[in-house]
Amino acid sequence: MNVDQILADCRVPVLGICAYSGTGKTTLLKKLIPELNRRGKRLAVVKHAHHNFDVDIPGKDSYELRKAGAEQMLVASHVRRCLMAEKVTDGDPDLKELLAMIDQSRVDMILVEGFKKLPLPKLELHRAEVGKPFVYTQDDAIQALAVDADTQLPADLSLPVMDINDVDAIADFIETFVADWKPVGYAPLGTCGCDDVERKQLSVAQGIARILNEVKPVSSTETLPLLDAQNRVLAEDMASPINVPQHTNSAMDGYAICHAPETSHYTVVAEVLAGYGYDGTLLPGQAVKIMTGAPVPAGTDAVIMREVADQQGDQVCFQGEIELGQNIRNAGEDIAEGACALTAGKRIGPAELGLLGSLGLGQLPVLRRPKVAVFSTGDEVCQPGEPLKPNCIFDSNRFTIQGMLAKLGCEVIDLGILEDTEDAMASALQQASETADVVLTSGGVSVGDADFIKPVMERLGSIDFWKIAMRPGRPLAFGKINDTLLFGLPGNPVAVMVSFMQFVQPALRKMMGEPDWKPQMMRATTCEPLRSKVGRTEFQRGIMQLNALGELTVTTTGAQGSGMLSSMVEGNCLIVVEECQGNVAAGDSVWVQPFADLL
Ligand SMILES: Nc1nc2c(c(=O)[nH]1)N[C@H]1C(S)=C(S)[C@@H](COP(=O)(O)OP(=O)(O)OC[C@H]3O[C@@H](n4cnc5c(N)ncnc54)[C@H](O)[C@@H]3O)O[C@H]1N2
Ligand code: MOO
Repeated sequence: MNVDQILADCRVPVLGICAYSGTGKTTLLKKLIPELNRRGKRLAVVKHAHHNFDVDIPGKDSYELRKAGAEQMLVASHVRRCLMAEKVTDGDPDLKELLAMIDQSRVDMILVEGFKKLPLPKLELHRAEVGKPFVYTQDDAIQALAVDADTQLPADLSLPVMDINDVDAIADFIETFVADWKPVGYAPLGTCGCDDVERKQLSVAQGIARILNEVKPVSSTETLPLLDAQNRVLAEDMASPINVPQHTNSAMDGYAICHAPETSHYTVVAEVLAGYGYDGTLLPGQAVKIMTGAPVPAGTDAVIMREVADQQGDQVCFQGEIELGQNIRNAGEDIAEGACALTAGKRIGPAELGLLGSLGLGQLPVLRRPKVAVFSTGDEVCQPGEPLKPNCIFDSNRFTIQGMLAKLGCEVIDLGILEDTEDAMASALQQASETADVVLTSGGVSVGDADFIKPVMERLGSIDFWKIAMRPGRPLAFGKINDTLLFGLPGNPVAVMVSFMQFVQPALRKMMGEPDWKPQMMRATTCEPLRSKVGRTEFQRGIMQLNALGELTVTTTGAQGSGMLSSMVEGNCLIVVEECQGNVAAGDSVWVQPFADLL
């Protein structure tokens, strides 16, 4: 396990303390912990023990019950609680699991003693008289040394060195470590140290970066009526021409009052319905009967809801305390006049439509929709609705692709199923490139068929055939004819969808005016083991849901063949097993990418 995996779920810094026995580790910690406490740091310590240790006392109930066979004994009072668990693991304790047992909401950092061989950031303690070698020479994770006066260090040592007896200096170092610490990054699609194996493949992140480098955002805009702008991207910042709400108004049906501390009865001087106003100014002791949303009269300092009011004739009194300012919505408290209500690049959904409507805007400047031409290839691929020829399959890719394009708000040009000849391909690509911003094909990009699309593309433009370190979706072709981008997606139906989500989607979004779009990612606990190979990103189809404790968990949809579209139908997310992760055990946490953006 690498350090990112061990610390993936840690929300507080973790620092190992490593030393040979006899170095005075505990002596130092007994002084260091109170010093860190004094500086406001609450600490947890995880200690590795080699022996059959016990923390309980024979004769105590907890001891006796455990010996009687309770495999987990939790003893708790108002000052302390202690969970003693028996038969927990066959081998060495797993630090990732132990860290997950610490209540990280109650500490500022975790010190780890032992687990010397794990690649955790560590502070090495050293005393010459112990006569042991340095650890830092073999371990890149050592961040600093604390040594005694007799220790000889090489002159060119680049690590910080402190006096092992200088508790203040060591506490300073730890404070800096804590301040500089960052949780394991949100980079589930990045490369993580697999580059030492000579890569003949691109990582998912490298593929995305190369593609995005070639994408130019559309620049032409059009003005559309509000409703037609749904799922379009705003071309300009929208400043609010008015205050929202426009007037300071009542949040309740009730009485607007001008507070008079001495009075228990207020005189009702008028009634204001929504859409009307009261032109006078309230004087202390006066009230106006008011409806939700109606502008409050000048002089109002509270609105009292009708349920606590008792009106007899023109006199009204109220139960309970009157809080000044209560139930008044101030003009401009949602959006102030002149403030930017929505920025250019914002995709317009139902909430944005409503908000822009509330500003009184009937028309919006939006970016042009990209035109995307789609075709399928392969002599075995048949049009649904027509008879299926022997040994053939119905086209599904053109439909999944068009469905996702529609969700993204692209204009689709459906070129159907192309005849598998060089001429057909050449004329379709030539034509498509004259009208479309992007051309999407599926199939024919793995080794067997690559020879066919390649010469055509090279004649018309340029194309690269990549192997992406991912599954499914390993082969991917990407090229250009003039300014038109071409994606050759792999033929397998699940691979098409996964490649579209990872590569085509960010490209189209950048083109549409959302340059920094990233897929939504969440952390979930897998309920089953997942098979994966270090060095490639695995996208398994998953079903994520909350368990009885309200934690996000995920299970796979079962068999993961890259032709099995039913897995995409059944699933609600992709489980992303990162490149640096091998097999994942049940109970470990993984990234999940919900389908919500596209499916
Ligand atoms: N020797 C190798 N063989 C394969 C490799 C490889 O690296 N070396 N890669 C495998 C992977 S991974 C994938 S994915 C596929 C992708 O191959 P192609 O992009 O060349 O796609 P085809 O061979 O044309 O088709 C694959 C599969 O998909 C079906 N298909 C194609 N179009 C459609 C469509 N429109 N609707 C539904 N299904 C479609 C096609 O019938 C094939 O079953 O290659 C592996 N092989
Ligand atoms: O892209 Mo392929 O088998 O990885 O589906």
